[in-house]
Amino acid sequence: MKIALEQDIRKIDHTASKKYHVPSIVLMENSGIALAEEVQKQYHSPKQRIIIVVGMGNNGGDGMVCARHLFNQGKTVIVFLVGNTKKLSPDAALNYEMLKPLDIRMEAINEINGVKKMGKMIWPDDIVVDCLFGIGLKRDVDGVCEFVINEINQSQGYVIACDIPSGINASDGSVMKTAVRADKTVAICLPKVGNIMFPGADYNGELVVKRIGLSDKLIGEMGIPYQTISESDVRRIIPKRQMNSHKGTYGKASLIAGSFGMTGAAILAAKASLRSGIGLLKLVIPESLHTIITTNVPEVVTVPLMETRRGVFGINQVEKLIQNCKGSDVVAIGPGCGQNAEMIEVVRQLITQVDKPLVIDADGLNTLSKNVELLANRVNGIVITPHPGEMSRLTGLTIEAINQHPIDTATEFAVKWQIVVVLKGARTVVALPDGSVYVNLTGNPGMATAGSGDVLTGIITSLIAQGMTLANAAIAGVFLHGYSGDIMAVQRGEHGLIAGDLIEGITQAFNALLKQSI
Ligand SMILES: NC(=O)C1=CN([C@@H]2O[C@H](COP(=O)(O)OP(=O)(O)OC[C@H]3O[C@@H](n4cnc5c(N)ncnc54)[C@H](O)[C@@H]3O)[C@@H](O)[C@H]2O)[C@@H](O)CC1
Ligand SMILES: [K+]
Repeated sequence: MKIALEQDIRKIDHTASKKYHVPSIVLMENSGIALAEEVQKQYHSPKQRIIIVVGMGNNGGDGMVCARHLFNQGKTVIVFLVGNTKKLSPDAALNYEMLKPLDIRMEAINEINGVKKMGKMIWPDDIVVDCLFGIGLKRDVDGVCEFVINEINQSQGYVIACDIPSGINASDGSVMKTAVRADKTVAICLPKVGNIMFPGADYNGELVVKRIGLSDKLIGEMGIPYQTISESDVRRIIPKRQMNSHKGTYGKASLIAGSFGMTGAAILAAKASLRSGIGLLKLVIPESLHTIITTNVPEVVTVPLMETRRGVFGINQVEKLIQNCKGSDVVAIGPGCGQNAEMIEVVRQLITQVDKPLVIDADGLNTLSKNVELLANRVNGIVITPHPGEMSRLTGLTIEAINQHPIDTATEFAVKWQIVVVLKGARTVVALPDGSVYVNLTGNPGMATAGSGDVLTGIITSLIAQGMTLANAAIAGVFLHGYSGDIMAVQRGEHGLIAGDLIEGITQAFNALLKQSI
């Protein structure tokens, strides 16, 4: 599903009225009715009152429409108007006029005492509808509005936010000083980036999206670049097995991984790759790891290369290593490789000389960050899979800045270097060279554990080997990785989840996805 920035919604509204002849007041009516429908679902007894807190913009206007409809259904509705009604937006002002002749109780809140009065009037069974701010929030919340939000949060009522919890920045998910913690959020037309990305996503409660009568055609014309990764899309694009096939059908990869002390990273990535369906995996490793690797993953073909005293590839092995990669459909480098001088040369040659898709992770990225300009001379497509720390080394940005703007960070890098960027996090972002972005919703905090990234590298590499485009492999890979984590978290609990479990989960994730397509 597409996810919108404030500017996308403004463009939708403009196009709806100018090209499709849908007046904004109609959209507000539809929004308010959609909101009322969701309020209705929480309404179980005539004892419940519906407290609607409205601001002076169109979010408040939606709230007033909602108030009118619920009142007309015979429900007890109290509207709190926060701000000066002379400053109501034109559509909200019209709805205010429609409310006035009705006998709805309306209270103006202009100072702190009014806020306290509101707080006392919310009873535990009540439904509180938050229509203070939507996508139009422009600066940190302060003064009376800050008190109103805090009072809503302290109430025991069931809180439903209109469009986005008030106080959350719709375009990036940041908290503008304080924000409503909702039990349910009714996103109008499309979910906003602030509904999907953290910390905003934590404030939604249940997220419901209502389309307010705008056509797919109109939304499709907007060229909205951001979207979530849907299960149905992944089901459609993942490689299917064919009866008449052999191991060559499912591709060959070279995985350069492991060093003394980091054997596990190579094993995890290799197993994940095999469990994701690859035909043949060559594991390029320092030779002392050979026995332990073949004992743990007998299914791989190993390419043991002479190593230095520190247990990493020797510089005289680089040529052999590069030659070995040339016969594969895809080359992955990084898990547990170490960051020595030899690796710098391996990464340089892979990027500039090997005409095969590349997946670069972990130490491959740490090495690349010493000379990012290499990407300008790449000879084939590249997927990078950094976590915020690795992204910080690649871009020079702070981890904090990256966490605040993961979509922007990933997109700028993807567009600048024309590569696929998989920026890992609680919401992993896949940014493509054309500026489009896919946000993954699967996964859980149990996956924040060592080795989890190695598994993702293995999955993506395997999918590319099986013929998927780099973009689709990255999109499907992050989805399957998170889905596997979700399946295994049920079995092991989030605390008990370890990276090896994710490999077990891949099988179940594929099965669950494919079964549903029958
Ligand atoms: N296509 C859509 O998605 C539609 C959206 N509508 C609604 O319209 C909303 C957007 O309406 P608006 O653009 O009027 O914006 P909002 O209603 O979100 O807020 C704007 C108002 O808040 C004030 N304001 C902003 N930041 C403030 C702060 N920090 N402290 C105090 N006051 C502040 C502004 O001065 C203005 O009065 C959406 O969120 C949605 O609820 C619908 O009415 C129509 C269709
Ligand atoms: K709101």
